Amino acid sequence: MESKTEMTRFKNAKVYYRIFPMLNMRWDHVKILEDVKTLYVRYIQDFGTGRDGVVPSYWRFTTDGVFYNESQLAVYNGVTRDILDKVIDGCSAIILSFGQSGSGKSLTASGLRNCYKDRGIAPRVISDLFLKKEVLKNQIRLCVQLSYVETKHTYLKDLLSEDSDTFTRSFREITLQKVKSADEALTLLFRAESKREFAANSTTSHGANGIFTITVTAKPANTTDPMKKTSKLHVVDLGGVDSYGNATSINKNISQVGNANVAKTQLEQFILTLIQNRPDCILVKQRLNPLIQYLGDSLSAHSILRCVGHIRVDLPNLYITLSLLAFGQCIRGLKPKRLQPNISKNEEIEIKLLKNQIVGMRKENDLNAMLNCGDLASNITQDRVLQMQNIAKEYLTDITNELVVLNVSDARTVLKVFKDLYNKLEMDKEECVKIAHDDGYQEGFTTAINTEITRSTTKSKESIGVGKLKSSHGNVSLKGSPKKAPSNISKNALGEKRNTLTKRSKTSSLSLKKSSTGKKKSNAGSLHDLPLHLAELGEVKDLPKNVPNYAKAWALFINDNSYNYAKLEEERIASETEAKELQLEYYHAIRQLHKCHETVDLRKNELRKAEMRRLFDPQTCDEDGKAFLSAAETECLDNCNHAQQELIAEQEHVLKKQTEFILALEQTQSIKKDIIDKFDDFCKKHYHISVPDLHATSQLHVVYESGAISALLDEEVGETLPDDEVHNIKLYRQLQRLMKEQILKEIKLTKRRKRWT
Ligand SMILES: Nc1ncnc2c1ncn2[C@@H]1O[C@H](COP(=O)(O)OP(=O)(O)OP(=O)(O)O)[C@@H](O)[C@H]1O
Repeated sequence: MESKTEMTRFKNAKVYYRIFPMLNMRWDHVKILEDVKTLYVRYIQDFGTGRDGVVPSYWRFTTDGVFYNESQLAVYNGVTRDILDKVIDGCSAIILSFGQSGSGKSLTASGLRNCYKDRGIAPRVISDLFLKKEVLKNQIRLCVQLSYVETKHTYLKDLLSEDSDTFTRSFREITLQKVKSADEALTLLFRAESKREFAANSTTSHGANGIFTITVTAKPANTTDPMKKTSKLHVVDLGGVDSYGNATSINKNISQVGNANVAKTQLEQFILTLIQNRPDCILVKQRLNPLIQYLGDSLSAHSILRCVGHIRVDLPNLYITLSLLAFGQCIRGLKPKRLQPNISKNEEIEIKLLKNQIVGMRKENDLNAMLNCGDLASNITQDRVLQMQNIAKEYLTDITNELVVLNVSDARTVLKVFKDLYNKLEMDKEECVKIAHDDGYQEGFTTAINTEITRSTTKSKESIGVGKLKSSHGNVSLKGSPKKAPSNISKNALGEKRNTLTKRSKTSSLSLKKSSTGKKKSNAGSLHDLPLHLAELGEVKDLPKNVPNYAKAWALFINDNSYNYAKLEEERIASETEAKELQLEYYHAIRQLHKCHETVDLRKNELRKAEMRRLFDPQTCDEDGKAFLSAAETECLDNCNHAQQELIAEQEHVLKKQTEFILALEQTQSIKKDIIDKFDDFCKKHYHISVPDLHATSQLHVVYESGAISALLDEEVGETLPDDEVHNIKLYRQLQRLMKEQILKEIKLTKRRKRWT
């Protein structure tokens, strides 16, 4: 249990240990105290020669927790419990998994090779981060970016890069991939993992240090707040330290073991420098190793450091265990310092705010300038107002080419006229759209509307003048062109529609005039949009939006008597049945043909044998030595001829059956096409969508509803789990499979390359 003071004080650097479970655990060598934090390790000298029977002595190591036979979840909770919130708050953190080769570093850091339940810290952090993003979405907007690198010697390998040549020395070239969901992040993680370097003959043992980095940028949901917090969370899977030639690192080459040992030593030295707190030395030491350089500011006394050491407690590995425990003690020696969140200003928002301020100030300035000639504005007469209204209307109807305003009040009056007219037109449009939408499914009406629009637009173009435009502002006189009402529309409704459409036709004539006088367009302000509204009105038939899915549309189609579906379906079934029968007959005929071929071959064989017999028999020659056919040979010849005739007849029969079958098939296809065409007509008529589009839309729905992943996977997943969890498990397995396949492919390629070189 943590004491009260420990709970309140945030500790920057913590070191945990995870003990590798083995059959030959030597608990007399390593002891864990009851607080599950203190470890005692036997004096290595006690095992020297001539030391039998000495009283055992122990070194004492204090840690922040020891995990033995603990689940992955327990390790995750223990290590990362208090850091995710800090990361969102702008503090960078490192989760460092170090230890001997094959002791479970990767299991702790990523666990991507294990089942979903045993996944490691990286995938868990991803899910938790996106959960937090969802929970906090009303307060902050979180942007998550990923990068994954491997360090080797002085190089970095960019595991998220699409290029084949992924080695680089420059940190700026490292891919930083933005991700929007946990699934996306997980996919990237698995893909990158498959590109890691493995020890020879192994698909699990890593040959270099892996650093998976999550860059989190938190911006306030309030878009006017320019503050932004940026932090990095690194999950480091350090190369396994070992002695070269040790059984535990049997698959690794000398370079891989050496590289890992050097990285650990340099890290230890760097931490000692951090403890000494000498900035000049820190900068120098940072450049020693690409791993330390890459971690940069995240590896400092002001950031969060969570280390998990992996140790073995058997005698042959006791030396390495001791060195790892000493490394941990060194890290714990880092004095806690105040965390330094990386808070900066969001330049984009700040520029936007400043721009808004400038706009506001300009407006204020203009207003002041206007108010300076306010004496004219306040003394305007009613006659002047009427005069300005008329001028504005004349301008809009192209009677005058110029609109001269003398002061603010004139301008205001003119603007008001424009505004009123615009509002009126907008209301007209909405009304028209509503009516069209209500009755949009009725083809008759749609046609009527289109006809009406065309007719009234043409008519209004010819007849509407200035007077009529005036009336559209005051008491509107409606003159709709007479039209034939569709049978299914009531007289009243038609009257309303006619009114609306006539009004609209007037606007259309107005806008046409304005567009012909190009130079005035910009002056007309809101009227500029008018041709657009008319275009929309012309497409009333596109308005219905409640398109059903494919199955529903099909059900409606087959029940629509006007398409005679029942009769067509009857014909289709009959034709299909006939085609099936003909197909059987055709197959039967083919079988017969094969038999005929066999009979012909048999007969030919018999004939050949009879011939041979005759040739060896001297009695089959006449006096002149000429051969004559034996009775058996004659019979065989007859049989052969007969079989060949049968074959020809059967061939003809097969051809006949084939033609009949093809014809029946074509007929069935044609009926099916007829049905599809009619369905297409039906869809176009009722929903203004063709069948393929409808089908695609329905398919999308199906995929969406079922979840794309579950459609792809067939593995069994526990039914009692919640849907989200099932989805995660399936995705996890799928990605794992792909990763393994990719790793095997890479190994094969490497072997081939080696053979070539
Ligand atoms: N605590 C543990 N409990 C059960 N199995 C474990 C434990 N630790 C490691 N393993 C198993 O041991 C094997 C090696 O683990 P892992 O690959 O994680 O080791 P590593 O330290 O990353 O090795 P390397 O340094 O070679 O990359 C894996 O199969 C893993 O599942």
